[in-house]
Amino acid sequence: MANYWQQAFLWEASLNCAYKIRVYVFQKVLKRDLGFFEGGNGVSSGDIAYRITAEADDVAETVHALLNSILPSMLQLIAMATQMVLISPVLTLISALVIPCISLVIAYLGEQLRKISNKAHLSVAKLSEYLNEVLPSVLFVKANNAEFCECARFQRLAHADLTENLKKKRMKALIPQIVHAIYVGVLLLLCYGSLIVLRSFFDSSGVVSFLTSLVLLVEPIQDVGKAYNELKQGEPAIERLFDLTMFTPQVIEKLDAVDLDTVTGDVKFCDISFKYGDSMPLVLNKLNLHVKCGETVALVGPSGGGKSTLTKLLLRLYDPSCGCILIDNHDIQNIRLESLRRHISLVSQDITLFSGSVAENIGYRDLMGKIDMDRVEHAAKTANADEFIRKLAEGYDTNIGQRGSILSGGQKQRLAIARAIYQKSSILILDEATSALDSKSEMLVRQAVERLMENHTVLVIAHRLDTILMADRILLLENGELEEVTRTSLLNEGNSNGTLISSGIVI
Ligand SMILES: Nc1ncnc2c1ncn2[C@@H]1O[C@H](COP(=O)(O)OP(=O)(O)OP(=O)(O)O)[C@@H](O)[C@H]1O
Repeated sequence: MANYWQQAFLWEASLNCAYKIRVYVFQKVLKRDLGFFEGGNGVSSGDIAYRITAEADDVAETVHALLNSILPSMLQLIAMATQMVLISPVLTLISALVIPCISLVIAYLGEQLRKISNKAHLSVAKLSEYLNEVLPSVLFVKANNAEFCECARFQRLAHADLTENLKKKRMKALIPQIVHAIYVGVLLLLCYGSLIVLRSFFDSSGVVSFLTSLVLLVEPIQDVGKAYNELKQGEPAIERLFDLTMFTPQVIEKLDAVDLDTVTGDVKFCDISFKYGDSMPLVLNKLNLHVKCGETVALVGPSGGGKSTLTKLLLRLYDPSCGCILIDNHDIQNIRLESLRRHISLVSQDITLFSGSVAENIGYRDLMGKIDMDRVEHAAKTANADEFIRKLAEGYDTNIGQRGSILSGGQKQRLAIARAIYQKSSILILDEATSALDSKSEMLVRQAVERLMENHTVLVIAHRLDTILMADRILLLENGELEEVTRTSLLNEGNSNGTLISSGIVI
């Protein structure tokens, strides 16, 4: 019974520990700058997922192993050592001198185990990273007949993992045997020595008592050694988890940042320059732009010209290298991040939908509170999405699958527009999807975009001529600089199906 309760309590403590670490690390990960996820040196999402799931479990195992062996072992160790000290302090001291020597051996082996363990963790993380990348792209894999090639890539990674894990398990099996052999050797020597010395000073009961304590001391010392090895084995998981939490944010919210209740939507970019890294070229160069409240500005320009970067700066996902951005004449660096982002809606080019119901996806901002169903339906109607939603098996309660997998491209776009309408923000960033739709879907999406633009200050990264022509002003962003272009010049550049493919303005 006692053993059951011991295990139950220890597992509760260990699993709670893993749970708390998991939540803490995830909170911290979400607080990291966008650059951490986007930069080439960042940690991949597959690796992060692996750390927060499997490696947090490893931490629980380590904590359990530590508590499970250290507590009882320490009690036994103290009891036996006291008994020995009472019989012969001098001999106890001599026996104790062995401990540092054995500790050195254990420490050395533990360090080797830590290194091997770290490699094993990295190999599983790579496996998880790979799966996270390939499984969502299964359509592309099948379409390219790449199943065989992907199987081979997976097999290579799985084999590397097998090799590393085998090394770890072998080392883990070997260490206790080495330690055990050393203990037995030392124990025999000590017993023999003690027997000779004690015989001349104590009666036989004293001799038996001392030797029994010495023998019983071996097990707890061995257990402490094992616990140390468990710690060494779990250390890489702990290090990798806490690595995610240690960072200095680049985008910092000021302590006296203000919360804006309402925003009219007047946006000014003043002398903005930006580059992604010190050694990288300037993406934006002393750029100035004033988007008046309720105005729609279309940004066009060559791929890589910096259009998305400009919108990331407005959302304060990065801070400009110099210059400032004002919303209603408030420098965004003085506005609380939560408040700033609440007043801006983003419809990104890669439509982001989550598994969950249609209503949850449209009312995403209220996910933690109560989603207003009237508002959801109104937003869906305005975005021309209500009709297809009602035809889904469970209407607004239909689960749309991972990333909205049960929806068509046009339906996803309209759902994203409905979400932006639901948010009721004053400023809208619309990064138009480049994927072509059939003419009916195209018309429905265009209508939805048109309605979305009403009552918003809109910054649209436009790829379609139709959308560009909806804008009040058209700006060409090239070589980090902005230039206003006229409709007439654009119309001369547009081709018949409305897609801009001229040399100056390229999709
Ligand atoms: N996270 C990043 N780290 C480093 N460089 C980046 C990063 N994101 C973008 N860049 C670079 O910055 C430049 C501008 O990219 P941006 O995405 O803003 O262009 P864009 O005009 O939106 O292009 P597109 O129309 O193709 O989406 C590009 O040269 C790109 O390679």
